[in-house]
Amino acid sequence: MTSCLLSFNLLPWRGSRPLHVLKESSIRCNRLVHQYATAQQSFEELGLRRPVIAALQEAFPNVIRPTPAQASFIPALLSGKDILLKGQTGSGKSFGLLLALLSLPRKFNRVELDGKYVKSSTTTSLFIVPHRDLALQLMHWTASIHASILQTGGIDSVAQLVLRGINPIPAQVDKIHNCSPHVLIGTPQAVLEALQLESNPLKLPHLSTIVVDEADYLIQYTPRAPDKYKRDKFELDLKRHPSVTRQILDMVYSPMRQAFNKKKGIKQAQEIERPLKPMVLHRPQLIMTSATLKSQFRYSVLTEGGWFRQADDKVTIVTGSPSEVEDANSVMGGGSLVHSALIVSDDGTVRNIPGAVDLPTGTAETETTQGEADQPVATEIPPPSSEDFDDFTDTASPFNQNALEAVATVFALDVPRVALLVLKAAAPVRRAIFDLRSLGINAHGLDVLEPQSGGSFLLQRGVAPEDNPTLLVSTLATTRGLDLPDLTHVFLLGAPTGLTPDEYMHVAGRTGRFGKDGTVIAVLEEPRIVKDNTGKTYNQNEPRWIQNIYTKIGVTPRMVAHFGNE
Ligand SMILES: Nc1ncnc2c1ncn2[C@@H]1O[C@H](COP(=O)(O)OP(=O)(O)OP(=O)(O)O)[C@@H](O)[C@H]1O
Repeated sequence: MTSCLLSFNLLPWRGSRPLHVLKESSIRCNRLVHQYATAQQSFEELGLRRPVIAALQEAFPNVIRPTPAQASFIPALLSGKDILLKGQTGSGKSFGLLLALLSLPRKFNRVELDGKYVKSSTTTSLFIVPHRDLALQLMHWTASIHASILQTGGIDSVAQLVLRGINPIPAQVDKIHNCSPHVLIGTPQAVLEALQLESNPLKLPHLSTIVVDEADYLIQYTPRAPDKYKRDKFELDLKRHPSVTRQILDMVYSPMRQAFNKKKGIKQAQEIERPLKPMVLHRPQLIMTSATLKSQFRYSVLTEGGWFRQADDKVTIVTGSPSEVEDANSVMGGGSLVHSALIVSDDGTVRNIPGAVDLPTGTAETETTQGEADQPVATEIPPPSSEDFDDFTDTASPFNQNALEAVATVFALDVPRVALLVLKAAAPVRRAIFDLRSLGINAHGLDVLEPQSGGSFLLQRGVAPEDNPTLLVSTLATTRGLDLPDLTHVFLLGAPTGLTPDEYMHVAGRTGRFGKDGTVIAVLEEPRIVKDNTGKTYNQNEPRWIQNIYTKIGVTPRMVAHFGNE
C-alpha cells in the first residue's frame, strides 16, 4: 500500500473537469468531427496533461500532433462525456484513449492505515479489450510512457492488467488491492472473474471511466431484421445469454438505473439528474469504440442497454470515415490498401478472383448495409503458449495444402519483412505453423509475450530482418485492434461462411495503417459442397462470399501479379 500511496503523485493533475464544451446531437456532432479533423490542434490544446505529453514525446517521438480522430474525442473524454467512437483502423483510437485516461484526474478513497485515515488512490478507469495481446499492447504503450516520466513511481500505480492465463486471477486481484492502478486493462472474462471474487477490490460504480474497445465485437446487439419475430427472439436470447461485457456493464449501470427509476417513478432508462444523492449520482463515463460501429449498434447500445446517458448533450458520437480525411499522409489510416483474392483449385492451380484488375486501386471503405444477423461472437482463445511445436508428421492436416502453398509463394516473392496470416476463429494455429515451416516459411504464432512471435514487432517496434521475413499466424478471434507497424501483407486463409464485411475490414486494417500502404490477400477454395460439424452438407462458395464483401465495402480487387486469371 505504501509504495502506491507514494506513487499516485505520478499523475498529479487534479483540476476540475471543464464543463461540457461540446453541445451537439449526434448529427451536429458529425459536423463537429469534420471541423476538428481539419484543425491543427496540439495535444496540449486538447487538454492532455503536460507530464503525459512530455513523456509521450520522449517515448514516441513520431507522435507529434493528434490525429483527427484523437482531436475529436480527447476533449470530449476529458470533459466527462459518454462517447461512441467510430474511426478508421489505425486512426489512433486506442492509443489516444489511453493518453486521455492517463490525463484524467486520479480518484481517491479514505483508507485506514496504522490506525489513521489516509487518502489512497483507487482505480480511475477500466479499459476492456477483446483479447490478451491487445491488453499487453496497451500495457506496453503505458509502460513506455511511464518510463519516460522523470518523477517515477511504480508502473503498478499507473496501470495493471487483469487477464486469464498469465497469473491466477486472485493473485492479480490481490495486486490491485495492494496498489490500485490509475488504469486497469483487462479482457471481459478476466474482469468478470475478478468481480465475482469475494475480495473484489474493483468498485466499478466508483470508477471515473469505462472504455469498451472493439465494442461491436464484445457486445451483441439486436439485428435490423425485417422480421419482428426474429428480432424478438434475438432480444430474448440476448437477455437470457448476455455476453460477458453486457454482464459487466449491467453490473455497473443497472443499479443506478433502478435507483433512479424507483425515485422518480419513471419506467424508462433515464439520465440521473443532479438532485439525487452523490452515491447514487455517480456513474462512470462510458466510452465504446471500434472501426465499425454500425448505426444499428449505436442505436441499440444508446437505447436498449440503458448504459449511456440519455441527454443529447452528454453523449458525443464521433464517426470517422476516409472521406473526412483530407491529407492522407498527415493522418493515420490514410495509406492505401490493396485487396486481392486468389482461388486455389484441387489440382493446385491458382488464379485471381474474377474481376481483379491490373491497376492499383485505392481503398474505399464505406459503411455497409448488409444484414447484421451474423455478428461475430467474442470468445477468449488463448494464444499458443510455446514455440515448441509438436511433430504433426503422422497426422492429416485440416488445412488445404494448395492454399498454404499459395500463401507461401506470395510470401516468398512479395513480403519484405513481416506478414500476418489470419485463420478461422477456431483453427489450429500450431498445425498451420508446422505445415508452413514444412514449406520453408519462417512462421510463428502471433504471441506478444514471445519476442520471435510478434512481441518484437508489436511491442518493441522491432524491424524484422530482410533476409528471413516472418509470417505471423493468428486467428480471426485474436487479431482485433493489434498494431504491427512493420506489417505490409495480411493473408486471410479462407472466407468462413458468416464472415462479415466488418470482420473483413478489421482483419484488413492490421495493415495500411498510419499512411503506409498495405496488401490484403484472401486465399480461397473453389466452390464445393462441404459437411458441417453436425454432418449436414452445404454449398461453400468462398469466392462469391468475398466478392459480396468487396461490393459492400466498395473495393475492386487487384490482380496478384504471379498468377493469371484463368
Ligand atoms: N497522433 C499520432 N501520431 C502518430 N502516430 C500515432 C498517433 N497516435 C497513435 N499513433 C500510432 O498509431 C498506431 C495505431 O494506433 P491505434 O492502435 O490506437 O489505432 P486504432 O484506431 O485503435 O486502430 P484499430 O481500429 O485497428 O484498433 C500506434 O502504433 C500508435 O503508436
